[in-house]
Amino acid sequence: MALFTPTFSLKSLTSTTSQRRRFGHSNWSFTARATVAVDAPSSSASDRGGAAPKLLLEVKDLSAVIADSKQPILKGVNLTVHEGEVHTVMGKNGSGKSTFAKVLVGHPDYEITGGSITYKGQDLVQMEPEERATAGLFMSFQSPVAIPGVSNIDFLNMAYNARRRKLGLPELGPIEFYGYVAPKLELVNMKIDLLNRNVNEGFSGGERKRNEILQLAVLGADLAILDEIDSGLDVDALRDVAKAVNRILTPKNSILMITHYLRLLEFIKPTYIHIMENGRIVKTGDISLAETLEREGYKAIA
Ligand SMILES: Nc1ncnc2c1ncn2[C@@H]1O[C@H](COP(=O)(O)OP(=O)(O)OP(=O)(O)O)[C@@H](O)[C@H]1O
Repeated sequence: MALFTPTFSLKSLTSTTSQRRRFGHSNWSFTARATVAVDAPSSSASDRGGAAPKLLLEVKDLSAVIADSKQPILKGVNLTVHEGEVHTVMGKNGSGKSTFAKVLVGHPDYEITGGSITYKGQDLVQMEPEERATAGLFMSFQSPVAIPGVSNIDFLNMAYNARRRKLGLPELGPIEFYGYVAPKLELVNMKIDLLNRNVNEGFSGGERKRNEILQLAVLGADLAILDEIDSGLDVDALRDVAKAVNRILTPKNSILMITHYLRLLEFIKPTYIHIMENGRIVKTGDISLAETLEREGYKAIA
């Protein structure tokens, strides 16, 4: 399958300013994003023909403040992600995990005040949010927003076509696109009627999460940033969502996921666990770090 990295602005999808405001920031373009969606296991040296995995993301000493108040939130984050790796960020409430994720995708609520972010060898900080999306960054938000007046299938179709346009490929019409998206619905075990409803409007918490993963499955990603995809999911939904994420993961792409719970990591095997505290990654380890946390709480790794 070809590489796809769709990107488009919410502004082109929503007809009124009030609809845009639902996103919390009138200039914040909701960007869709992506790359390959292939059913394949995650990376190993043999998958790569023995070659070392390529560097995908390098965050060095990153600091950031809230744009309005200038309150410092990130205080020197360091993180290196290679292709095919699954990185999990854990940490107490308010430690800066979501802020870090949002800074990576260029959320305008935050201002970078120091450090660097290199993505595929490029300075990510200099890229507009839409360019980041085009370059294969996908973020699934902790609280996915609704888009009144835009049906889910139209939204996905537009996002997908935006990328095809950028690649000089013909757009898919509604019928062709339906043929493309229908198998993805099965992947996330999502009810078909949710395709015809407005994006996330009236969706339950679990349906919103499944919908986020459907977007990821449709659009693909080189680096998928998943912020608490397990929150609010029942056990079956958690399994479905995790299965879908695993099927999207290939030796070429990576996941950076935020979670509070070991249960997600039983389904999506992490390469590394990072603990964030007060705006910095203070510890990195393997799954045993999450097991210790689950058993003994944060005091055990303080
Ligand atoms: N736009 C904002 N305006 C005001 N405060 C903010 C904003 N964004 C983040 N913060 C503050 O920054 C701190 C870190 O928030 P963040 O959402 O990154 O934490 P988190 O580690 O993801 O927490 P949780 O586990 O509860 O989701 C919190 O104290 C939060 O209130």
